[in-house]
Amino acid sequence: GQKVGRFPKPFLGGSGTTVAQGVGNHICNRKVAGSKNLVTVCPRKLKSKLKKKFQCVFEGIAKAGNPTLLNQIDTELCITEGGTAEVNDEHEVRQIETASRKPDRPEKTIRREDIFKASPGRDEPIRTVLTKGVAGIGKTLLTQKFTLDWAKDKANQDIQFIFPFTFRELNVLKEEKFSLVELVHHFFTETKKAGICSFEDFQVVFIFDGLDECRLPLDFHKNEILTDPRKPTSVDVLLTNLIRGKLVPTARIWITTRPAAANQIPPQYVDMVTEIRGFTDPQMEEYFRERFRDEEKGSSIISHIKTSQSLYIMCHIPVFCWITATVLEDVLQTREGRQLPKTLTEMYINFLVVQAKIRKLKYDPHLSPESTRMIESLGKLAFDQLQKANLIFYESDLTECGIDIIAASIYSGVLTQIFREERVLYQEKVFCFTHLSVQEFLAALYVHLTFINSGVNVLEQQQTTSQKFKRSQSLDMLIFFQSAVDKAITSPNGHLDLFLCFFLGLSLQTNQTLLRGLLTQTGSSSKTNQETVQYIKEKLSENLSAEKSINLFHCLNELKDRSLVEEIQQSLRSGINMCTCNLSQRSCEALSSALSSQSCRLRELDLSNNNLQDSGVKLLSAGVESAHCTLETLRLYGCFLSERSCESLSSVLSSQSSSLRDLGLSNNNLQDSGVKLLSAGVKSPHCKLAALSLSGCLITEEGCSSLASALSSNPFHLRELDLSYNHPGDSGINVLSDGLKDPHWRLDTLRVEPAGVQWLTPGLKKYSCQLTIDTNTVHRELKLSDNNRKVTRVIEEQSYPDHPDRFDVHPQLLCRNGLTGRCYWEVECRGDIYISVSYSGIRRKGGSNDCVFGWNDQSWNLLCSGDGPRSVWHNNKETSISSSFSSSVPNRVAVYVDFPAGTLSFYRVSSDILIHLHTFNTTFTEPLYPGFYVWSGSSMCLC
Ligand SMILES: Nc1ncnc2c1ncn2[C@@H]1O[C@H](COP(=O)(O)OP(=O)(O)OP(=O)(O)O)[C@@H](O)[C@H]1O
Repeated sequence: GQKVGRFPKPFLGGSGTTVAQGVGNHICNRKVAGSKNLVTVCPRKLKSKLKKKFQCVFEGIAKAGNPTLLNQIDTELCITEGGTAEVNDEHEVRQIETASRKPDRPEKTIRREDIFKASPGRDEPIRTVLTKGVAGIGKTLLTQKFTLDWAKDKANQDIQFIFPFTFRELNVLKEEKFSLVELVHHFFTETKKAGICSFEDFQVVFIFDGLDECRLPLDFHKNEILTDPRKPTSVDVLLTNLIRGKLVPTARIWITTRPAAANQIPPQYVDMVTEIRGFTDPQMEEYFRERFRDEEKGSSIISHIKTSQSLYIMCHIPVFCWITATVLEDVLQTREGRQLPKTLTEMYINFLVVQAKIRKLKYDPHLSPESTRMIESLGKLAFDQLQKANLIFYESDLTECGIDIIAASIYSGVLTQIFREERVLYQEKVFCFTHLSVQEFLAALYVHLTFINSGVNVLEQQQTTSQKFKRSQSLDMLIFFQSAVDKAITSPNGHLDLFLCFFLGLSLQTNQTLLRGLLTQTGSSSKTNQETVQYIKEKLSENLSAEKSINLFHCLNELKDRSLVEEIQQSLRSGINMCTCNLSQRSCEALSSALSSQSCRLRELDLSNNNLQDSGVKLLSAGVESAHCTLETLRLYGCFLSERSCESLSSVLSSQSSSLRDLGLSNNNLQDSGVKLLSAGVKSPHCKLAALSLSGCLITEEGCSSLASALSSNPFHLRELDLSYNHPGDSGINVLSDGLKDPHWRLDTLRVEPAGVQWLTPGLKKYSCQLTIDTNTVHRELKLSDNNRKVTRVIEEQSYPDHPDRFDVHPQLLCRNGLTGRCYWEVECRGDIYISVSYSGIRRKGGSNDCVFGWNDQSWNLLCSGDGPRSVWHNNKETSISSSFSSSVPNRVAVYVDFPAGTLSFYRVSSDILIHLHTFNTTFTEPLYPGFYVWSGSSMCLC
């Protein structure tokens, strides 16, 4: 049949291809199926099958417990467009606190029925969608809901067939041969009966759920091209060709995956990446209200969750809401004076207790020997597989761990909601824990049990026999805890973060009491716990990444240690500096809820140089606006904000309860429109702002006049206004300087210099400066070309004259520009380069550390290696930077120095977007000179 574009026209009632034309060639057996059957009967049968299959779900688990109607539990989720198929190294749960780093791209949320709808302005139809989301965030449920709505004729009626597959089902067909048609017939017998043997002229959607569980190789490089849906081959080849668009090019493909596995699909085959962010705050509340129809109970549960940061953050993950709801419901029923669990460890212990039904009628924690043994073996499985990063296990994995399959099956009757067994279409059994966090909890429990029972620290790979038997109590205990902390913080991808929280939480006496019968011998004393807390605090004072530090904070919470929080609160007069911590919108959500909590007395918060974007500031503002918030100083320099942030900030300024006195917004593209919005806040009688910095914010006279008019209405508080690096023009400067003289105005410091039209360039580019290489410093193995813009490391020495400024041992050079203001430049590197700034005093002669950029206190640098920026150096200390971005050659790097502010920032430049790498915060005491160290085989170019 003739086609319109790449996709068939909506099949029914559409113009163009007629039904008969479209269908005629695709019936294998005309006796079995007339075309009418294909068009109406077959999809109807498929729909009714899928309706049956998906209208019931087993919450949290499959095939156990009481089935629930999907429509009854289903709460709307937050799905966003964008993100990349790149791998994120953080622990999945921590990703809830962090988010996409792409600057300048407002987030776009998508309704679940619109997964394949292109956004306005996009011409190309969407063929493949990849939806990412951490464990338990609701990917499977989303695909089921999508399918169910279609099957119930509620949405997407232009689709004739939806074929939902899971990778788990496909894994067991690894060794078999099928054609695509046979595969579909195998799973959806209706299509076989109807005799469908091609899909070209139907609107077909293939769903593949759970790429993270895929055990097929998916080798896109090696697998042969296949275009014939009737040709038998391996499932792997079928899948790769479907995804490539070679097999049934008109079909739409929807793949869901946990973030860590997203990069298995080459990006060129993915038309759109979406991300499930879980519940937003209101959605989470709705979930609990739906779940507890009793309004009072619902509200009390919600307010309980809000009292604990860690519970609150976790409750953005639907599966955790389910665990929480299950536990709290049980505790509320049987509590007899028991407190509601407040930490994650308490929550999971209660979950285990509830699920293992170890409680008899009253609260009597008694665990039978079989339950103990089973929990122990599950713990071993959890731990062993966690170390291998496996989340799905097959029979062989269980046997390897000494778990008797039959016992496990019996137990799946008892522990169904913890450990689940799934039989996939008469094939091999598959096992997994309800949620990754349950696996992490059991793994932590196992490590404790082994240590208590046999003195073996399974976290340490090699253990001598003498160590095993020599168990000098508390010291061993402390070493045991410290080894876990060390192991977790050195893990590159944070895969032990949550494990560590549980592990430390389990050391508390109160928690062990909850598990009486299992943890018989209580090991640690409160003194040991104190020492562990001290150890964590020491680690926190080291230079850890933001994610690692946040996790250690959560650990202290699990240990119910408030001392650090109190210490911080004490020192809050000086405030918290979280500059350049790679925070993102999600961190804002956590910060916002902290700011609005009654116990938070924070006065100063510096979040400069984080990629917060407008959406982050919006979240943050909600906290700052709260009646409990005591924040007086807020700095958001260089946070990729636009005028939209001004709207939420303006509402903060005009709120009666806000105590904000000092607001720093320099180096954001706010423009006049933003300043106008902000002025509305300044004008409000509630605004008590005393200092406002808007330096480098693209402001002209228009912005100045709206500020002036706001100040003439409310002149009583603002004393300092920084408008440097803008273009106020004479009239802008005049209106404000007039105010300066006005006795009613409080304003006494107005900064407008430097001023000029050149400062109206958006972003840091306005600070661009042209570097000039100081040829007297250039080492003889560095060859200059391209009008002294290009430097290449060569073997043959160049004939440069002797000069006292010349580096004679290390292949380095300096530029002539002595920087003292704000300055920005870009460099293109091939190979390994140190991109540096240095005081002029750096030694030139000899091979000592004093001469090498970054190896002394005179200089700072970024090491950009062939595969991307790797680490920063100062005073001979290397700090590696996590840059999970794919490398491109050559690497383009940007440097921004703000001398007076004492900041030196490095960025990676990727198609004109700056991706922040690192910022040094210090006080510069002498002019800074850009310089470079060129490793052998490398070259660089000044842009
Ligand atoms: N939209 C929702 N409304 C209510 N509950 C939900 C929703 N989505 C998920 N849940 C709860 O979370 C549980 C886990 O969801 P689901 O299996 O879809 O997660 P997933 O992202 O596929 O996880 P995994 O990566 O572990 O397979 C569900 O069983 C249900 O209890």
